[in-house]
Amino acid sequence: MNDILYIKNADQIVTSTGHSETPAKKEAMRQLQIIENGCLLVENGIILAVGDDQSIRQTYTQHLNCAKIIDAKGKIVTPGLIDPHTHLIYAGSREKEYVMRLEGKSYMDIMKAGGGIHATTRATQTADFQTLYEETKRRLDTLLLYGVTTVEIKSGYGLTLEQELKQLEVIAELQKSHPMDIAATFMGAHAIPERHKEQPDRYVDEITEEMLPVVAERKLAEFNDVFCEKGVFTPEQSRRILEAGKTYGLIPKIHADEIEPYGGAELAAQIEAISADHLLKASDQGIQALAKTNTICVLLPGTAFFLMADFADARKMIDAGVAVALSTDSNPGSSPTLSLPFMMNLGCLKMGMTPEETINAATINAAHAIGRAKTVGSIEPGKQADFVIFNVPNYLFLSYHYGMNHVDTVIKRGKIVVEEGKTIFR
Ligand SMILES: N=CN[C@@H](CCC(=O)O)C(=O)O
Ligand SMILES: [Zn+2]
Repeated sequence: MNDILYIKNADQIVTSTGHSETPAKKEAMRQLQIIENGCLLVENGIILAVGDDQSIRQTYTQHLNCAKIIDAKGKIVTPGLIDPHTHLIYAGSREKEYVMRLEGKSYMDIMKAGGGIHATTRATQTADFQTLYEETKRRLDTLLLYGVTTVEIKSGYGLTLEQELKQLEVIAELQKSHPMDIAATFMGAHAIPERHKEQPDRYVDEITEEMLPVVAERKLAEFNDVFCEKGVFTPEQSRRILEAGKTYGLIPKIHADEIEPYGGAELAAQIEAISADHLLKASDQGIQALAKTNTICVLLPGTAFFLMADFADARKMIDAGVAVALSTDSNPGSSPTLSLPFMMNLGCLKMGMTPEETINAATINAAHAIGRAKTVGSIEPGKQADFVIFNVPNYLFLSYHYGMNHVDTVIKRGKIVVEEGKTIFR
């Protein structure tokens, strides 16, 4: 028997439409379809109809006879949120470094002294598979509670073939067992390990010749990411790693211009990366170059907030024609959060975005940043039935209230996974 779900009476159904092929840019980033008193019909995990109660009842009488019904009166429905940039698989924590930063030490100085990413790498290398699996699963559960139904996760706290594979295998296991959709990214190029400190190019060789072929052969990742930053990987090394990944079918992503302007945005445009992420310090030329592409600029305002740095200029980027997405960058050092709605608040308050733009940035454009826009990121017939029901009267509350969680219900592939703000799958 078919599995039918009917959501009715939503004060608003709020979604992007018509951007499953190409991302929303410029004015389109402000456009949302808003259906008042909206209803939604789902069959076997796929959206069948969106509209008003009367027209859906007329066309789908049979379906409604056996449907599970959710009354969303007083609430709104959005697409499941998409978090397209996270470092969720790690062990340990870095609260002592946080205190050091509060006292004036910089993120990069801590990393250069062997802390930062290196500290998390040591903790992650010693953690066994089961521990990493359990800890990451808990983080995925929390993301669902905040309305995220699809997430990207990077490796990058292994920095040896064996340890990177361990992280990617944890992702593969979670892809099988958790309701969250997960996109996997190989990020062996997250830091230069101690053993290659004197000759970083040797590590680039190791990544391109020894790691990438195995990761690709075992089909453990779809994307390949590099931390292109002064003191980490140069633009030239980044290009080598990303071009090598392409030859193995891995799609390039890049951590670009996070701490200093370094040509990362320009490189992303040249190699046609699917996303260029961070961009706090992107040059005007870099932004102009990205505006001519469909590369998604994934902005991570939690990182600027937590590193007490200047925020990326989303307003300038959107006005220039860049497709912007938002993400948590969830990780233990530069952005220890699991709240994508808080990124939407920061998008408005610190990066000049409108509430409408933050919704498109956390749904359809985020889906484009991980190549999933044909199946998720909007509420349109034929797409996967991933929704969030928020307990708010209209969508402005999503970026107006901050530091609160208004998620009431989360539906993943037509199944309820969060109800009354609590996880209900096990
Ligand atoms: N900048 C590089 N990587 C992460 C931080 C990882 C960490 O500090 O552990 C980021 O995107 O912010
Ligand atoms: Zn990152």
